[in-house]
Amino acid sequence: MAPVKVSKICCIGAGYVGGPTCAVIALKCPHIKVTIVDLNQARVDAWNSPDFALPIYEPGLEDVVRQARGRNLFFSTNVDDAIEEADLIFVSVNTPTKKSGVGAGFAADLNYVELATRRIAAVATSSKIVVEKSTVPCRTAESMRTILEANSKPNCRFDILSNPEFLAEGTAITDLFGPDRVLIGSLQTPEGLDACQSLKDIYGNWVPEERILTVGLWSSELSKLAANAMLAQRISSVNALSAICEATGANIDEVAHAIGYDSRIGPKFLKASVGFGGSCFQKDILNLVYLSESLHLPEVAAYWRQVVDMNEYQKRRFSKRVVDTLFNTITGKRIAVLGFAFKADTGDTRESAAITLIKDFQSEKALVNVYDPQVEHEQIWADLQEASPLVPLDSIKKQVTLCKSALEACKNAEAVVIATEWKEFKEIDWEAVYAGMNKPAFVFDGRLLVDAEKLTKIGFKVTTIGRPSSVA
Ligand SMILES: NC(=O)C1=CN([C@@H]2O[C@H](COP(=O)(O)OP(=O)(O)OC[C@H]3O[C@@H](n4cnc5c(N)ncnc54)[C@H](O)[C@@H]3O)[C@@H](O)[C@H]2O)C=CC1
Ligand SMILES: O=C(O)[C@H]1O[C@H](OP(=O)(O)OP(=O)(O)OC[C@H]2O[C@@H](n3ccc(=O)[nH]c3=O)[C@H](O)[C@@H]2O)[C@H](O)[C@@H](O)[C@@H]1O
Repeated sequence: MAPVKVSKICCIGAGYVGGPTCAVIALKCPHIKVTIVDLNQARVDAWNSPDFALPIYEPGLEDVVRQARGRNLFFSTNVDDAIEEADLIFVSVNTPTKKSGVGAGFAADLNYVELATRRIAAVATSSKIVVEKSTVPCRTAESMRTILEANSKPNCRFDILSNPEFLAEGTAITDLFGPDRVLIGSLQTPEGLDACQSLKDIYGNWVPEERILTVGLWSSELSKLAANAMLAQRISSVNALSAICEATGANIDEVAHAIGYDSRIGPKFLKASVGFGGSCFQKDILNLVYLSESLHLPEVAAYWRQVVDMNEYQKRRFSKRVVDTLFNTITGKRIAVLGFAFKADTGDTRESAAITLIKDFQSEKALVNVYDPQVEHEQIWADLQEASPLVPLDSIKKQVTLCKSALEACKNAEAVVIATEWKEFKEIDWEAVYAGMNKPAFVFDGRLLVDAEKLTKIGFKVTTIGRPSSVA
């Protein structure tokens, strides 16, 4: 047998990963027809919208879709047809943390992966390469193979690959154009290695060969969880140090700069913050914790768990600092929260630290103004409702006001809290913000974003993460 030359790809799941990843494959491989399918009609309609009002905000994405859509890139809800005609199928569905049952709160919910796998088995009448793109626990490929083999039709074989995605939101297109590495895991059998070569050939259209790493299936699956755990661990480490800085007079930016100069440590991912968010760090670490516990490795589980605990501590510590600084009460005070997305350059709010902060301010009976340049207001209401399920939305709306600009959000506020590092918050007219606020006017920078000295000169009382309160 020789590696299959792939001419048709199906991607199941048109989300933050499936959409950009397969749009870039279509752009870079004009000879391959790529169909991205999803059960969510509204999402598919948005991908197909005539004015390119795509369901995801991601710099550079629109340009990619404009070039490839209708040429060799298609979005559809017709899952079965796309499966049937494809040689290679990416499974890029969501794998959230389980909310109930065994492993609730820790284990990944693999229901969507299983349903997609069962659909492939039910529909396929020819052999397929099935690629796990979703982040999954170690050995999920084995379960997928069992399901596929138990349900396959005669003369239909399925080769399973693991090809985890490492893109970060906000930089997805640059990450996909020039990835640090592409990882492909396969069984080390002749058929497994052939399937691996087929996928390698696709990436080979634009990724240099030395950046395409091929490993065993289980190593590939575990490497994805490990990479996210180690990235998050760096942030929790620097955030833990930020607490020491606040208590001692050290400056976390200077400390991070100094340690990052060590080439063994490196400068990236050492920015102290109000806490990491996003759909994956917490979910994937909890998944690793669950895996460790299932393998009877409680010390390993406890080690990784601490990364998430430290993140929760960081968020709570920050809200408490706001309350403490505002003379120990924020009841009835107006707080402007700038930023709701979990990081800049994305409209994604999953696990955003802003949600926890606003909830804390609500329980302290503050009035909260919120502004984010990208997040839809409907999304903000949905997130705040989910965070406080027992509070009617009408009551939430009495305490929280959504604003159309940073300036509007800060009007008549006692304090400004920077929750997301949007560039525009660095560049707003801080003199005008100051003029419109009640005095003393406080700024709490949870992102090390603004020039604290400049703001102090304007008259603000500035509190910065990782710096003592008395120092600007
Ligand atoms: N968001 C990110 O930046 C990254 C996410 N990942 C991983 O990629 C996976 C997908 O994540 P996202 O794209 O963020 O999720 P998402 O929730 O944005 O997209 C998943 C999509 O799959 C669809 N879907 C679920 N079951 C389906 C089925 N049976 N048939 C057709 N469509 C189905 C859903 O309707 C949804 O639109 C997750 O495992 C995640 O951990 C990995 C790297 C980065
Ligand atoms: O599996 C995933 O979903 C992805 O998770 C992260 O990507 P993402 O969550 O999109 O964004 P990051 O840039 O990693 O930021 C995550 C969070 O950490 C915060 N962060 C990041 C870096 C830093 O130095 N400090 C810090 O607080 C960000 O503000 C954000 O809230 C990883 O960076 C990707 O490699 C991975 O593919």
